[in-house]
Amino acid sequence: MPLSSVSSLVLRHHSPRSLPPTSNRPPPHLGLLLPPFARSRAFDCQQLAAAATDDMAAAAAAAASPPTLLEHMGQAGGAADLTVLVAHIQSACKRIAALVASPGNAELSRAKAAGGAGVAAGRDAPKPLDELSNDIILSSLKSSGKVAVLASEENDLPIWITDDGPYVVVTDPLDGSRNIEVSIPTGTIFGIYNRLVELDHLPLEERAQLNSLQSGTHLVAAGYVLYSSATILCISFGAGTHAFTLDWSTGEFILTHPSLQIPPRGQIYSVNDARYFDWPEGLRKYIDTIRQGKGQHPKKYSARYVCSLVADFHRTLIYGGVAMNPRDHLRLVYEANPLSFLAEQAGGRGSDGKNRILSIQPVKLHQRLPLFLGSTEDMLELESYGDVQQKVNPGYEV
Ligand SMILES: O=P(O)(O)OC[C@H]1O[C@](O)(COP(=O)(O)O)[C@@H](O)[C@@H]1O
Repeated sequence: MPLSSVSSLVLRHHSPRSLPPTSNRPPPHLGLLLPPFARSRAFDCQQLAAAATDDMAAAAAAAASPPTLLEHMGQAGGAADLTVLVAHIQSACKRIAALVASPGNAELSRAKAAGGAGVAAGRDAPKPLDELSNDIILSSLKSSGKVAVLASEENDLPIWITDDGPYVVVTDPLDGSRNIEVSIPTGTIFGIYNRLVELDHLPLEERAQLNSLQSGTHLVAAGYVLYSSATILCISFGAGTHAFTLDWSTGEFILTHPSLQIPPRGQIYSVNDARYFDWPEGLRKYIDTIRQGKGQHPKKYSARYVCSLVADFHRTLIYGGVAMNPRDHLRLVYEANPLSFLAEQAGGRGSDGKNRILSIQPVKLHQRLPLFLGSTEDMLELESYGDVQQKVNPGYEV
């Protein structure tokens, strides 16, 4: 079938959002015209059509298109089990992306979750969207068949899924959910460890806890998904940090930021500075100094604070600088470890103001700590002020 007939057939059944101009590119990839999740079929069609019309340019363009997340894992020789697991995580996150963008969720975000009344000490009361996102991830991990245990910020205890699952997943299913009502970006954070087979003889509850309390140095992979103007999945398997952008017309995460490197120094600091008067002297001095351009970098820094960890971290990864929450608020297992792993794999640092995050042995599942992430030179300068952890934590209303 000639290429023109394939295109018009597809167009008749699916009218895509308007595509960006393609003046200096070959005709749009046929995959962009097909319904979600059908990119591989589009790829086959394009190959057939190109062969039929002997259109070598189209075939070359198809071969040169950036890989999807799963293609990237295949090219990198990723373990088959891990690829299956990541495929399930990405499909859960596509559902969460649709959920946070759906009408009616502003109202949902104001409501209290059904199970919210009885949350254990140290955990915040979840919102319905937190619980829905948690359910989506749990059911996806169950159906992957690859996960022994899931530890989620939304559950008091880890959930044992299957005895022979090779992996342990830790997650904050929907970080920043307090922002949903005003459509500010949110995110999912996850970390993947190997199941510790040497603990298989222990009682289930103990086994689940100990598997979930592995130190960040043992992460096999970690990532986040940012739900913003673009939906971006950023992941590291321990060999660089790579980000993939969701192409809504095909349902595929496409490699858009290979081998991300945090600039060694940025010019942005990110913190809730309404807390200035609760900060220790060292942190106040550091921020005062860089604001005035009197630090090691002779430029005045700018402030940016979304108050949504994934968004603040994503910006820091790309522009550099430091993103911090100096009080005991963010969680070591679900947030600090995965994001520090990504930061280090991109050439940056993650610390609690004194110690490397990945080297801290978690002792409690919902353990909180101060978190500083960012460019190596900025982080070293910050840490040189010594006294940067906020000990006063009165509990803020907003
Ligand atoms: O109130 P603070 O100290 O500015 O904390 C804001 C931080 O809390 C978070 O909302 C996470 O807290 P929750 O997990 O309780 O939602 C982050 O997204 C954000 O970076």
